[in-house]
Amino acid sequence: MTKPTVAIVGRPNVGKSTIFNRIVGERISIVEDVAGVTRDRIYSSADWLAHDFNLIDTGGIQIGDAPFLDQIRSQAEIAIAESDVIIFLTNGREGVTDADEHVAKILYKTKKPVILAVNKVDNPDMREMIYDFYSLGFGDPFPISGSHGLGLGDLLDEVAANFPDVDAEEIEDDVIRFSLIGRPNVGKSSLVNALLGEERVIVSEIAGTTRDAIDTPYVHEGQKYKIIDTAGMRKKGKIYESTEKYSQLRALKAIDRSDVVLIVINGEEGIREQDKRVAGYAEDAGKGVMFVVNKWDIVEKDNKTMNKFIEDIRGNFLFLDYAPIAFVSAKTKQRVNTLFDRIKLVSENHALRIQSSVLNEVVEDAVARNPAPSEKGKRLRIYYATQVAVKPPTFVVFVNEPEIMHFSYERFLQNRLRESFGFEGTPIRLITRARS
Ligand SMILES: Nc1nc2c(ncn2[C@@H]2O[C@H](COP(=O)(O)OP(=O)(O)OP(=O)(O)O)[C@@H](O)[C@H]2O)c(=O)[nH]1
Ligand SMILES: Nc1nc2c(ncn2[C@@H]2O[C@H](COP(=O)(O)OP(=O)(O)OP(=O)(O)O)[C@@H](O)[C@H]2O)c(=O)[nH]1
Repeated sequence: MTKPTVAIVGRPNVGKSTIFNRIVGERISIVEDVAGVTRDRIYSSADWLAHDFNLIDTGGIQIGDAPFLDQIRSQAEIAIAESDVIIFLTNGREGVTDADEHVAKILYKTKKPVILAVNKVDNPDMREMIYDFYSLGFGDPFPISGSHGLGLGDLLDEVAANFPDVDAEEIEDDVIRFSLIGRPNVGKSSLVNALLGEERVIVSEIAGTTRDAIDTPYVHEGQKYKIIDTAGMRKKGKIYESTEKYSQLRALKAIDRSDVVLIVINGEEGIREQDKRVAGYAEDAGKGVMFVVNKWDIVEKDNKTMNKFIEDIRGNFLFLDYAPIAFVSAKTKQRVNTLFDRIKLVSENHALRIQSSVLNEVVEDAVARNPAPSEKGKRLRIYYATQVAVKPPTFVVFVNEPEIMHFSYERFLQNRLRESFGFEGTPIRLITRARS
């Protein structure tokens, strides 16, 4: 289900990244540790009370050497284009500046809710600093302090009160939502066209021509699909559209909205660092993943080329050893028609529910064959397991003492689950809990 997106906008130095980090908090990711992937600093999931949302720090998108006011304008435009609610951040210590008014003028043009926050109000007797800010025309300003963590609760209450109602279409669960993610020019638009069997998406020779998110619904052999974030319908216009941070942001947003992510790799060029980063994010977000090696028609091949490429992918994406790999050509359409079935299979695995009795047979059998080694003089006892979620399949294992569950034993149990149930293309999660 799609989460609302909140963007923080404001002139430089008002404290956007401080507030961003405060709201996002400490999010530790196992995948980041394993793969050395750093989560994108300008985009993150966050939550407040029962609300999950994504947060964008527009201050992290710097547009080359564009003049100061153009930078601010672009950041405000990104906030308008990419979010559902906008936090307009100002600095109480400096009062209303020309640059604040510049931001305000751009934000007047949107119908999206704009919440005005005055930062650096570090203690209650500084509250009168906020009155100036009524002049910006966004109603009551919220006094906050990023460094002291003050006022954020009230601000986030107001933000959450302005979240849009969930789009009914978004919660249709008989639709498989997938996206094609990859560096510029790998052939994402061409692949979408090949899948759809018609020239629906504009393809161009110039890198970076896929512009706006236009979801494409499609039915294949009775199964409904939705292709997320692929169309290149909008002409390039805004200066921020060519920045790498912005396309990264778009890719991460598309991943969040997908069930299955197709990591498209250019067969001619091979794997790049950027491919690893998005793949890491997809795994971290718990999405189904498959690799699509495109432009296979122009790769010079002998009988070892494909195996070498597979080894290369396995070596570079150790944490995605479960993701299937397809070799295709959008140009000649070679094997393109096999993609739908594979996407469907990954999606089914991603949503797979295992009967408790069957699950526990597998776990008991695994434990009987390979009992947990003792840790710190204690023996781990595994009582039973239960599946608590799908997308991705998530299991809780009840034990006597969770602290003595070793990660290698956890890994062993995960592997046994994979051997028994397949789970091709989907991450699975295992959580250890004490039996109460
Ligand atoms: N006194 C005080 N200082 C703060 C507060 N929040 C942030 N700052 C300071 O303000 C400065 C700017 O903070 P940043 O978070 O980097 O500001 P930013 O808006 O992200 O800046 P840009 O990335 O340049 O757009 C830093 O020195 C922060 O320590 C606050 O609540 N009170
Ligand atoms: N030989 C060959 N060329 C391809 C194939 N797929 C795409 N191309 C070419 O690669 C170029 C880029 O294709 P696009 O589909 O626009 O790539 P994209 O990934 O959508 O690119 P951006 O919009 O820049 O992100 C075009 O010139 C395509 O004709 C393929 O399978 N084989």
